[in-house]
Amino acid sequence: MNNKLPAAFTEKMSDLLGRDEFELFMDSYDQPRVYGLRVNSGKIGINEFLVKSPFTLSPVPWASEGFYYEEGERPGKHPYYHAGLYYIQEPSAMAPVELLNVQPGEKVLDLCAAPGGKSTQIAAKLQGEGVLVVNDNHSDRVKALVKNLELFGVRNAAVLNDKPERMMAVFQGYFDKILIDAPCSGEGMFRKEEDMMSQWQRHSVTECSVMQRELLGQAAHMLAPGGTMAYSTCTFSPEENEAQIAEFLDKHPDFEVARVRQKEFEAGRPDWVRAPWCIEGAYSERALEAVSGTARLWPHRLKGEGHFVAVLQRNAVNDSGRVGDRDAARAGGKDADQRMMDADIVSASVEGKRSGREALRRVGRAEAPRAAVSLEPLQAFAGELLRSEPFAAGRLVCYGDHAYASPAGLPELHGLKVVRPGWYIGALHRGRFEPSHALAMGLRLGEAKRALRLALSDGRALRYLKGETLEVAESEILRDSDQAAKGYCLVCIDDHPVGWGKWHDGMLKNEYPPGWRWT
Ligand SMILES: C[S@@+](CC[C@H](N)C(=O)[O-])C[C@H]1O[C@@H](n2cnc3c(N)ncnc32)[C@H](O)[C@@H]1O
Repeated sequence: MNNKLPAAFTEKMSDLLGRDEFELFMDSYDQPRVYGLRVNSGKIGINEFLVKSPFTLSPVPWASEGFYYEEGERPGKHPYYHAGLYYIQEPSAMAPVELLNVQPGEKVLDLCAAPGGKSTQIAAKLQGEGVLVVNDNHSDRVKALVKNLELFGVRNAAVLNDKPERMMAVFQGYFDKILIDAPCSGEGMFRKEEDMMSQWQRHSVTECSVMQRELLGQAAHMLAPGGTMAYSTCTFSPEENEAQIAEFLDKHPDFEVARVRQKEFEAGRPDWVRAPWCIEGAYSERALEAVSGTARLWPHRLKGEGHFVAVLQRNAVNDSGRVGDRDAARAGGKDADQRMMDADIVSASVEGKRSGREALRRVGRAEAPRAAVSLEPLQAFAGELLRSEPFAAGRLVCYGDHAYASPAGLPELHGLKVVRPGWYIGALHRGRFEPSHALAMGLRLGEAKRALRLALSDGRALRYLKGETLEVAESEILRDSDQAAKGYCLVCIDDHPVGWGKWHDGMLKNEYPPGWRWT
C-alpha cells in the first residue's frame, strides 16, 4: 500500500522523521489495520459488557472504555450495536476525550463533532450529568451526529449546526471543557480509508491550517477561566499540529499546555516548527517549550492509525463577563429537582424551514406557551408508561409540535441554528402524543412501566430490528399487576431498550424507525 501514498507526503515525512524512523513509519502501511470499539458506559458497565460480549476484545491502553476487536468480527452487525452498547471507533481517536478528562456535571462543548465518535465518548463520561453542546457546520454530517447521540441514549445534549463565530456571543466563557477535533488533511487516515489519499491533494495542509487557527481562537472565547480544551487532528503535518499550538499560545498568554503523560505516546516536536518548516524565531521560547508537552500517536509506535493531541489549560482568573460558572451549574442542579410536571414549559417560535424529519433550523426567542400546544397527551403518556420522570433533570421545551428536555443550565440559544435543543421526547399531534425513538433509547428498562424483554437468543429480537410485526403473548408484557398490556411498550433486547412497540391482542406492532432497521 505504501507505494500509493502521495509523493509529496512521503518526501516530507522522510525529511521530518529521518531515515530509520521513516522506514518504520512506512512499514506500518503494510501492516494490517487495527479495529476498535468503545463501550457505552452510560448504558452498561464495562465488566458486564465484557461478560456479554461475543467479540474477542483486548484493552486499548489509553482509553478506559476502549477495546480492540479482531479483523473479521462485525460488531456493527449485532443487536447490541442497535441497543447503543458501543461505538465503533479507531483506537487512536479515543485519546483526545480521554485526555480532556471530562467529569460528570461539567459543561462541555464538542465544536467539530460529526459524526459523533468523540461526542458519544464525552456523553458517556458525563454519565447524564451536566451539559453537552455538540456542533458541526456541515448540515449533512449533523444527521449522523444526531443519530449516534440518540443511539447512545444521550439525555443531556443540544445539537447545533452553526458557525463557531456565531456561537461565541451565546457561550462566551461558558464551558468547563472544549474539544476541537479539527478538520485536517487526514494523513493519519490513509491506511484506514484510501480515499483520503486523493483528498489530500485537494485539501491542502495550508487551507486546513487557516481553519484550525480560527477554530482555536473561537473556542478560547467560549472556555471558562480555569477550563481545559483539547485540540486534536488525525494528521501528521507540523503546520496543523505543533505550529497551531505554538501560535495559539503566543496569542493567548492566559493558556498553557498541560503535559500529556502516556507511555505509548511520543512528545510533540518543537524542532519541527522551527526552520525549515516554519520561519525561525516566529514563536516564543515559552510556546516552543510548551509544544513538547503535546502528544503524537504514531502508527509505527502503537496500535492505532495516528493522531495529535494538545491539552490547553486556561488560567483561573476572575472574569465577570462570563455567562455561566460553577454556581450557575449548581443552580441548574436545583432545577433538576423539579418534577417533570412542574418543569418550566416554554414554547419557542421556529423561524425558517423545518423539515418533516424534526430538523430544526433557526430557533427564535422563547415565548409564552401557545394555546395550540397542549402538553396533556405527553403528561398522560408519562403517567401511564414511565415509572420515573426522566425529563426532570432538564427543562421541557416545545418547538412547534415537538417536545424536548433541554439540559438544565443551557443558555437561551437565540439566533443559532439548533438541530436538537435537548433530548427529543416526542411529537404532539392533534391531541395525541407520539413518543420518539430517542426517548426509548434514552430510557432504562426499569424506567418503563410496560416493557417487552426479548432474550438475545430469541429469534424475535432480530425480527423486531428488521421492522416485523411480532406475536407476543399477553403474559410476556412486563407490567404492574393493575396495568393493562395494551398500548405502547418499551422493547428491550436482554435488558437494553431498542425501541417502541404497540401491543394489542397477541400482536406487537413494530415502531422501530425505518431508517434504523437491520438490513
Ligand atoms: C475530524 S472531523 C470530526 C470528527 C468527530 N469529532 C468524531 O469524532 O466523530 C471534523 C469535523 O469538523 C467539521 N467542520 C469543519 N469546519 C468547521 C467549522 N468551521 N465549524 C464547525 N465544524 C467544522 C466537519 O464538518 C467535520 O465533521
